[in-house]
Amino acid sequence: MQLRNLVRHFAGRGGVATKALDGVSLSVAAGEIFGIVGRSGAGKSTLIRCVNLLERPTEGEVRVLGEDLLLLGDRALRERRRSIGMVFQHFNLLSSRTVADNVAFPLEVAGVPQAERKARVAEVLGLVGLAEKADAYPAQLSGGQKQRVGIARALAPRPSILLCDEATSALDPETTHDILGLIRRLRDRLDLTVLLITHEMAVVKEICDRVAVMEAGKVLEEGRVFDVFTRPSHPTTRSFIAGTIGHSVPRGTVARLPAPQPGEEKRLLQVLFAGPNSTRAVISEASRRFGIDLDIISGRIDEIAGEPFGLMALAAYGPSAQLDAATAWFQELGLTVTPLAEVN
Ligand SMILES: Nc1ncnc2c1ncn2[C@@H]1O[C@H](COP(=O)(O)OP(=O)(O)OP(=O)(O)O)[C@@H](O)[C@H]1O
Repeated sequence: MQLRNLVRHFAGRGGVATKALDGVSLSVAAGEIFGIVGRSGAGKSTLIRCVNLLERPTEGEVRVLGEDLLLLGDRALRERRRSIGMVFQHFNLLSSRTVADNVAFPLEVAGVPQAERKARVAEVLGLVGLAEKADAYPAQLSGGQKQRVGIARALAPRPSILLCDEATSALDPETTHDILGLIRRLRDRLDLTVLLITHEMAVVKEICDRVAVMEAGKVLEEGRVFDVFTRPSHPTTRSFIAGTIGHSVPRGTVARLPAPQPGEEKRLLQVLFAGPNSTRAVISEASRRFGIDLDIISGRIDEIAGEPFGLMALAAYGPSAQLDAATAWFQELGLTVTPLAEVN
């Protein structure tokens, strides 16, 4: 799936247009789970709605399976849309229909014969683990079960792409975990390409292969989730991931740190490392090389997509030029150094 230079303007008050999308280009590989993350108003919903043309971009190309959807006529577009399923934050189930009839709905619209519909509904309800709820009504289900129905309905027409619009934002953390696990298993089993939007980095960390960070209608940065988390290049990304993997050092600990000597400075830093560098060795070497003191306040190891990384909070004491030189050296070694104040 390729999105090229998508622009979407909305007419605003007094003739001032809102640029919900301001030149977004993204390429999502077949079979990958691609996350789009950003704060409220960043343009995420507009972007995902442009992929199935629920929203028509003002400019740009939406290429799905090699075709630009914007060039298709109504009939061809209706058919192509069947290869794109969508899952919504608030499930959008019809309350007067049973679970099975909700799942059958897109098949009815597509004119699939009844016997075939029935078989397909049973099959997808089995895939999402809800076979025994076929005759229940949405009001009788938990939030997680409702979202399973939403996923089954999206999968009923055998799409190759699944769009998830804040699919877990209305769910508690445990149910979120279950639904994300289900989406991942379905991707593996059905070879789906998944594009999901979320305002939660924790969701990206748990399930995505790659991620794009959006702000004010633009993509700030994109890359493999591990790389974006461990080497974020934009301040917005850094503040986003801080809440997910960042350090919170108790105020008391910080208050008890000794004052710097005259002519020296005290800096509180977060150092994030990925890959082969052993931080302890790097830290003692930096002390020797630059003649500074580095105290480890806290440290931990975490994992993203199965890859480990380490996070350490340091108090650094020394002349400011030496502290700058040590920070530059850490960065040369591929460590990410952020003032602790920015991540706390
Ligand atoms: N139909 C519309 N008419 C006018 N302005 C709109 C419309 N839809 C979106 N916008 C504006 O476009 C910008 C991007 O909105 P969008 O909903 O895509 O952001 P978002 O990142 O999905 O945020 P949220 O998570 O709050 O939905 C916002 O400034 C919004 O007010």
